[in-house]
Amino acid sequence: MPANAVVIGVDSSTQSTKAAFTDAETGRLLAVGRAPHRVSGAGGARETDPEGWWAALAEAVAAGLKELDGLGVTAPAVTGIAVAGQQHGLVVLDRAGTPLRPALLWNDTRSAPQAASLTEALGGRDAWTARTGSVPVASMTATKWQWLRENEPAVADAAAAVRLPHDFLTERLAGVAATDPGDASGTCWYSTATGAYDPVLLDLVGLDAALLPPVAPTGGTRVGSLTAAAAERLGLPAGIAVAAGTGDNMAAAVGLGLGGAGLLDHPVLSLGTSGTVFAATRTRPASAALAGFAAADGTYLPLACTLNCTLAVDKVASLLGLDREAAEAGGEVVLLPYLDGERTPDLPGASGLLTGLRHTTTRQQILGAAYEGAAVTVLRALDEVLRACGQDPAAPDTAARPLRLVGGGAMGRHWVETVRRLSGRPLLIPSSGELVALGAAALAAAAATGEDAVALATGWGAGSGKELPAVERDVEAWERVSSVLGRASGSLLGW
Ligand SMILES: Nc1ncnc2c1ncn2[C@@H]1O[C@H](COP(=O)(O)OP(=O)(O)O)[C@@H](O)[C@H]1O
Ligand SMILES: O=C(CO)[C@@H](O)[C@H](O)COP(=O)(O)O
Repeated sequence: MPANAVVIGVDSSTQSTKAAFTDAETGRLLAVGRAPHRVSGAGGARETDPEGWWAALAEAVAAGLKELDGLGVTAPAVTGIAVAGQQHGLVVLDRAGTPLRPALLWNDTRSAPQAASLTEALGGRDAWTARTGSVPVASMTATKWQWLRENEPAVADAAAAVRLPHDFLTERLAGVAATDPGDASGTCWYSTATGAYDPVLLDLVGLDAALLPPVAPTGGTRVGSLTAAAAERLGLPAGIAVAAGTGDNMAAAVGLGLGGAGLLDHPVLSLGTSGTVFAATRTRPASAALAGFAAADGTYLPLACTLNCTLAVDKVASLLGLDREAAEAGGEVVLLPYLDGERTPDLPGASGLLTGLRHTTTRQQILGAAYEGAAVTVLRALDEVLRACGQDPAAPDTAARPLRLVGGGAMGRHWVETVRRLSGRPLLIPSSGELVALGAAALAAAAATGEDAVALATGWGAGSGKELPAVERDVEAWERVSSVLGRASGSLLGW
């Protein structure tokens, strides 16, 4: 790697693209360019035009280059690029690589009926986890493809290529089709047991394997070089290394130095559009209670994901006319903010539920209850993630491991306070707010040098930050929310 080499890690998530220009030697974040995404759709629909992601990537890179220019660093210093993308989305392309329709996103719940019928068709939940590590809920790509076949057969028939969001962007960069085990493991047609696409599952959903990209060994594998056309569009040097990239949660793990060459079995909570809990581990997960993903580096990433986290809480704040930090804990009110339906628990048709209002209830308490509802919903899966790592959640050494907090919400005071109070665990808040982009930057550096991405990120110390000691767990608030969640009737939650 030349001295002063720069690598670009791209985080193409639900709401925005961030391009992190990173010193390849030290991991120092030199500049971050950003550009928003447009998500459309009412009811259960959530769609984004993949061309919008490509335009946002170009805009974010341009903004980053402008910022770099101020530091006296120029584009020729860039030696590699990798994309980490929102997981699961279905991108269908024609022969020229043009999207045939907007992408169906991970939080589009219209394929819930297909998820149920596919689960049954293979012989139930355990039959799926034995092959893929996961049960096909509405987020998974296979259910979206099945929805497309049933609802827009002409589009499905015309598809010349099927991609995940990050694969689509990698192909725009390198001109070659490629994916990685991490993001592939969220499709439900890739087997974490064999490390390959599963012919039985492809047959079940009528998908020709030739439409899918080859799976690179790791997210940090160099799959190609930046094409002349992409270089011109982005203002970057042609020929620089393009990594396979991965899913956004897998990239956050890399950025935190979690994986085979780093720390294993340390839990993470990500607070973004989705709430996720996960850990990198060596044992292949196969519990129906979790998504049993692969990590980007050959290890595994047992994970639970909720559909309603920061965006849902921000919506409640705006309905109440409050700043997101104006929340208060306390009172009897419980709010399950399932504005987008829910995935964990699997209630795709759910809507929000507010209960326990009194004359004394304040707007601030209602907002506090939205944080609590979102936090309890995702934290309920933490013990299952730890068990998938072979840990006893109650054991003192497990309880002493800090819960790493990432995603946009980790920058919020009330989010941190709520998670600390409800988990009763020590927290680690990394000083960088861009762990997904930094993880992608480590994949880019790995592709440029041939080194291991997790080892590189560990050397960068990207995951280090402020540790907050545990506070006594607020069992009363936990029980208040859990008991409403346990008792709420189907009709109240709308499924
Ligand atoms: N300073 C902040 N305090 C609390 N929340 C924040 C702050 N900044 C951003 N957020 C939250 O972060 C979310 C975006 O996080 P991010 O992880 O980038 O989402 P995604 O990956 O889903 O696109 C927004 O919905 C917003 O609520
Ligand atoms: O579906 C999942 C994980 O299985 C989500 O975590 C998506 O990967 C979207 O992530 P964010 O936009 O919330 O970062």
